[in-house]
Amino acid sequence: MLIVDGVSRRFGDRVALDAVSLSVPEGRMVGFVGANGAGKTTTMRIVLGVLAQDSGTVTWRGRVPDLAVRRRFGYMPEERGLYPKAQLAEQLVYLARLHGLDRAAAQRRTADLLERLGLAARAKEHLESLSLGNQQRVQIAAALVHDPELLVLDEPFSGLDPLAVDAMAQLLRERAAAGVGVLFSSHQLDLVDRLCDELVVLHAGRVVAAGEPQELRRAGAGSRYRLEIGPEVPGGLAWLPAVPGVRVLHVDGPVAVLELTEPRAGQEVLARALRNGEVRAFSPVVPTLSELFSEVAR
Ligand SMILES: Nc1ncnc2c1ncn2[C@@H]1O[C@H](COP(=O)(O)OP(=O)(O)OP(=O)(O)O)[C@@H](O)[C@H]1O
Repeated sequence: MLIVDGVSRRFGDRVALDAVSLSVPEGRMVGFVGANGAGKTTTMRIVLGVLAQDSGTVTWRGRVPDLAVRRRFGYMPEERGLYPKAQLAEQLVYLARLHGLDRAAAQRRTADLLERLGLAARAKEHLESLSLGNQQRVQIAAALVHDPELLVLDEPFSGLDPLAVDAMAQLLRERAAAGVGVLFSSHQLDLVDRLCDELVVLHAGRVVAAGEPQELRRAGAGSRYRLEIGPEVPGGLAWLPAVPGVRVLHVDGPVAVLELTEPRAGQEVLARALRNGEVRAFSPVVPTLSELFSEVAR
């Protein structure tokens, strides 16, 4: 697996990364999220050796990766970087060969990827003649063409239409199923939630949450509950704020969202609601990834 351990990096006075630790196991898709400027790109550039860290270590399969090992990584940088005036297929074959594939294998992989990404008919066109979304697909092909062992993708989904997102997601899933570790950053939290096996949340250069999204959400749910009573119950929810150990976050007619500051208060809330009349629901609120994100990034 890839292990980033206590990596720090400054730019002048600005601390871009402050002891960042994360891991990308083989066969897992790890989503990397954080607000603009949180340090995602800086972390990825350090993993790829494009930028040096001030302290901390990066290891792949237990060793600091040298150039030969890094050639077997696939990287999609934020500042893209293919040649606008070169033909698609030609430059993909060239890149695959730079990463060590022989000509036949490079051509095979190129044809396969262009087919998968819906660009086979355009193989001989120049990159600059494609729409931005299609150029993005070629960037993805460039990161994948040499069958890398580890994929590090900076915002691979930005600018893609929903069909391309699905094609891309499926491609990455297949690579992960084949044992490749995938680290990808994105601001599309619903997509990250759907795709990733693990999540790392970065805030101002620090990892503020990490783990399986479901686990993180469950932990975030903690003590938040939603209570819904029947619309005809006399007095509605007026009694709720007076229950000890309860903080009412929000009331909308017969529905309330509350936080239990005292875990046993839940039983009391339910008992009182039942005494008053009809109870339609009383259940823990599981936050969405975006809610969780705004909470940890505050
Ligand atoms: N070459 C550089 N020189 C000076 N400061 C830099 C440099 N690269 C990054 N930074 C600073 O480091 C911090 C982290 O930036 P980084 O690009 O890693 O964030 P990010 O999470 O990728 O953001 P975004 O979501 O906007 O791409 C920012 O404050 C940024 O201004």
